[in-house]
Amino acid sequence: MAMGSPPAEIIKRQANKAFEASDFQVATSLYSHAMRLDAANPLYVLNRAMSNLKLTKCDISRPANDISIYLGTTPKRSKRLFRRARARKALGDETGARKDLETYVARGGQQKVADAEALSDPLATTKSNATTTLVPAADTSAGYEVKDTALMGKGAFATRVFHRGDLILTEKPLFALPESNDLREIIPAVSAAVERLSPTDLLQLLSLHASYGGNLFVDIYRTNTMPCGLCLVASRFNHSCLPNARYSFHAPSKCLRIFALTDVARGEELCVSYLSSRNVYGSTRAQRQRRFLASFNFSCGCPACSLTGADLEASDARRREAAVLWDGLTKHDPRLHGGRVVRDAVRGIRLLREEGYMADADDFALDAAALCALHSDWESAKYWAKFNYDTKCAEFGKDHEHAREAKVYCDDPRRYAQSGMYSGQKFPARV
Ligand SMILES: C[S@@+](CC[C@H](N)C(=O)[O-])C[C@H]1O[C@@H](n2cnc3c(N)ncnc32)[C@H](O)[C@@H]1O
Repeated sequence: MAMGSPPAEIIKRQANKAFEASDFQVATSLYSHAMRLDAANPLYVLNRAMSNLKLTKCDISRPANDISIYLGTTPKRSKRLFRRARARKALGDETGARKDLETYVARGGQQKVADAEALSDPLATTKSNATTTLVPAADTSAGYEVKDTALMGKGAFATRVFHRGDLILTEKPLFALPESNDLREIIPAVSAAVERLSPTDLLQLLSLHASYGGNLFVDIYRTNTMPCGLCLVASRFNHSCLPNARYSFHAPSKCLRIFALTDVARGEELCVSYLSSRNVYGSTRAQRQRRFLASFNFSCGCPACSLTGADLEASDARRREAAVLWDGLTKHDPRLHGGRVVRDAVRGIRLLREEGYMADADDFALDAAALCALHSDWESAKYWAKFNYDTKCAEFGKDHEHAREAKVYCDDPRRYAQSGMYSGQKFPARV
């Protein structure tokens, strides 16, 4: 498969689109990005100059600066001479422009094209209402704002109080691609997706964090994409091994959603977990750090990973034990050691709570519910099925398929596979 155009060229094409749509602010910024990627290409400078000129009709200093960079280059090709003539004309240098047009014709350019250019008005296509908002202003009514953190670049911060189960954000991914580790597939796929964006979306995408190096678009994509695709706002949420928020994909709306896992104070940073369940709650700091470096190319600086001394030992011990308990749930003989399964589920959930980790208690509750149903202890089965349902509602939303499925068992625990197989034992342990 072809590797596609270099990022700077794709950005330039998008900038041209913005220019043609009289979106000069976006066009100017995109040309700047193209210049940053390929400083040797005089066309980007010239195009930015033209765009700046449209943008700042009265203030010639910005375009003049770009054009002087461009004029410093010696155009060999007639097309470039033609562009330089246009730039000189826009700056009021009629004599220089005329000379360039003459040379352009002498090198094979068409006389009638040169004549038309000589007569044209360089600002003729400017629309009086050509304005654009570059990046949306922080929408504090949304309940969060994106701003700088002390150590992790930008992050999302609560601008109001949230309670567990509150919806924080709903966002449609800009695009999603099939999973692949093969750059020969990823580069053209990401490049094609970027070409399809609007210039404004591309500009926002270019403002996202990039952690890996190499092809810029692939870098941005890898740093920010989630299992459901790339989201401009959700990708500002940093990771924590003690997350206070959780993201999930809501298939009917095709949107990513973020729910509060805990009560969150105004001003607190909203963090999700980039790793799933046991890879976070069941892993020591050293194990998590190894995963982060391998998968995400950063060292986690979250509060749990910043613990030291006895606090760190206690946190690691809780997570180690939670992992052992979770592994054990399916290993105990459910007929003979049902009580053990339920007690271990209780212990696992308490460990997570002691740790301050408020996700994934349903990993444990579900096994306890099925075990109680197996033994026809319907009261306990109902308790655990409801625990599972409440957890799913808070973490994914009531209308999520996980919650809807959990509700079926909550309403009737007899629907668990193999329910009612044994009877006579009760499992009174509760969280
Ligand atoms: C998806 S972005 C999150 C938003 C990002 N901070 C920004 O400025 O746009 C992921 C990047 O944020 C930083 N980051 C996120 N969580 C972090 C954490 N727990 N510790 C250190 N850096 C983190 C890393 O640089 C990571 O590559």
